[in-house]
Amino acid sequence: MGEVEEKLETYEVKREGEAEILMLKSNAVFFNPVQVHNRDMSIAILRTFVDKRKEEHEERINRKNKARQHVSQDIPPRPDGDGTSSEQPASSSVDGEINGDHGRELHWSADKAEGPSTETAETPSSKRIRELNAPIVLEALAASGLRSLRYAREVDGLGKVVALDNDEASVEACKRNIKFNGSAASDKVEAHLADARVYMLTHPKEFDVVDLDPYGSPAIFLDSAIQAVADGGLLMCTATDMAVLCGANGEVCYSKYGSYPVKGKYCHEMALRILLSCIESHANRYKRFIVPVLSVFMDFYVRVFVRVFTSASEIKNAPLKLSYVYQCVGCDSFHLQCLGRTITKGKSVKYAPGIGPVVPQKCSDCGKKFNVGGPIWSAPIHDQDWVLSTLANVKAMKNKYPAYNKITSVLTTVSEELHDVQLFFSQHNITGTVKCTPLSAVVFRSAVLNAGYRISSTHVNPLGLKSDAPWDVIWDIMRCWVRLHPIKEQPQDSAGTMILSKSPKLEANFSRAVAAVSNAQAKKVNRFLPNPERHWGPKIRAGRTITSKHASLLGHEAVNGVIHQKDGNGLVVDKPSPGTEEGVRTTEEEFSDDECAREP
Ligand SMILES: C[S@@+](CC[C@H](N)C(=O)[O-])C[C@H]1O[C@@H](n2cnc3c(N)ncnc32)[C@H](O)[C@@H]1O
Ligand SMILES: [Zn+2]
Repeated sequence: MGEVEEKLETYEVKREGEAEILMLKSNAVFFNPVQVHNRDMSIAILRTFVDKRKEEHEERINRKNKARQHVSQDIPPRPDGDGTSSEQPASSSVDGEINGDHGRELHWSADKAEGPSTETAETPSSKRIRELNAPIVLEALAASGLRSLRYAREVDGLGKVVALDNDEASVEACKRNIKFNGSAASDKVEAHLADARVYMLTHPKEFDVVDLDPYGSPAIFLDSAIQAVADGGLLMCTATDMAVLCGANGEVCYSKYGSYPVKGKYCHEMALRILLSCIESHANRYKRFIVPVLSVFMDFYVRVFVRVFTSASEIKNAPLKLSYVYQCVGCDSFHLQCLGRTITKGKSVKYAPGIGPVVPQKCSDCGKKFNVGGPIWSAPIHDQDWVLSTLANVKAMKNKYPAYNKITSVLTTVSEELHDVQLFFSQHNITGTVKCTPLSAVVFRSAVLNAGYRISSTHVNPLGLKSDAPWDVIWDIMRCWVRLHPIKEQPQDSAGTMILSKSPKLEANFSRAVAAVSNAQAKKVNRFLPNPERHWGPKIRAGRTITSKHASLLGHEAVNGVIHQKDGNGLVVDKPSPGTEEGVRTTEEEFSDDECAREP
């Protein structure tokens, strides 16, 4: 066999979207095919970003032109400062005291964001007009470069894409893959061997888009990443250390993210909100703040898409977007305690600490204690306008997304969520707490709607329900249900007995409400798809010596088909992995969260 053939033998060509990569058959460079969901979703959001950025730029020019006309006609223009923005997202203008700011929609206009991608040009009238440059993307943790190649080849209107990795084999592979994808890729994508943290710190505000897709936790990259994003730019960030974020090791979560997770059915949404609060806290250090456009829990990880702006005045609102969570240890009730509040009098706004506690020492529903978690991001985690635009774009380009079904189902469910309700409960848990006959989702939803409250599903959990109904209303509904469907006597000190010992104040109406059928049911669309493939999940860190233990734990696909075993002479030999029939799952202790995290 010639040298070239021999070399080619060691590679496999993998295609995803419009990019092709040469993968070494060993585990030398990281590649996880099921992350196609993550990459497709990122491409969809990038396309929306390119469009929105253009729209915002045009609006800015129109506004400037109008302001000029006003000036020339001696009409005072509306305040419209340039540079560092002072515009505030929509907030309450009525006099009074607002404890927290949970529900408000944060629509931040990027009109005044100044980034490196605008160039000033002198016009004949000597007025400065900024031209919009194509957005520059940094993939800070690029591995094979597949993601960067897909961005460059598939997203129209992007400028340069910089792919970094601190692993020599990965950068070599990335450079090889750039060449392999021809001039469409090599004209745009460049790969560098660098520690992403150093690179980002030394390129402040230089990138319109920064993508973080680490092994496990992104925590150590956030401080530098937040500084590398241009004003109005986009930070896209994955975390796969779900065990940590969901409370398996609360203290580890606190040390990495500055928040304490509590165990609840909502833990994956809490994970998203912990990550957002962590990013916000890093941003605030540099007079910056974030506006989430999409935050999703998919497969085995969370991924957030946030815009980054600079404003010394807006960061005063940071405590209004953060809350502690009180989780009852006896029943399913949880309550949010905002960190701050504002007191407005006319045009003056004063900031003050939140008033608490919002709960008594013991749960008023079941009499048990509360655990306290957080702080979590309690402002909206999605921008509905972005979600709907992205969904429409994806539908219009169906054949461009290999993971079309997955990303449309996630975006559709996200678009149907109540965006001003932070966490959710599980109807199964509620019936489990009072130990009653289960009631159907439609009947339960109807009772909530008939009581005058809103209810929606959540993309995070097929059994989860988001509602603005207070807990006493939820429990009253269950009390009424149990009156109609009596249960056996339960232990005196159980949470369910305590809850049912009280008479309902509300007379629940279980008759079917039209809006009670979820949109998914009404449209007969599957919102939660089955797992992507056998042995799906996080992949092992590249370059690790893979043993039969890894193979049996993770499955054949997860270890890229290669295991290393010492032969009789102490040599490491490649051998097809056995036992691939069952995807044997194991406890968290088997792997550190950095190398391989799985759902708790
Ligand atoms: C999960 S992989 C990235 C996967 C890739 N984004 C994709 O979509 O296929 C994480 C990569 O980060 C790289 N990495 C880890 N620490 C780094 C650092 N400090 N600077 C740059 N790269 C780093 C690793 O070498 C690895 O290739
Ligand atoms: Zn309770």
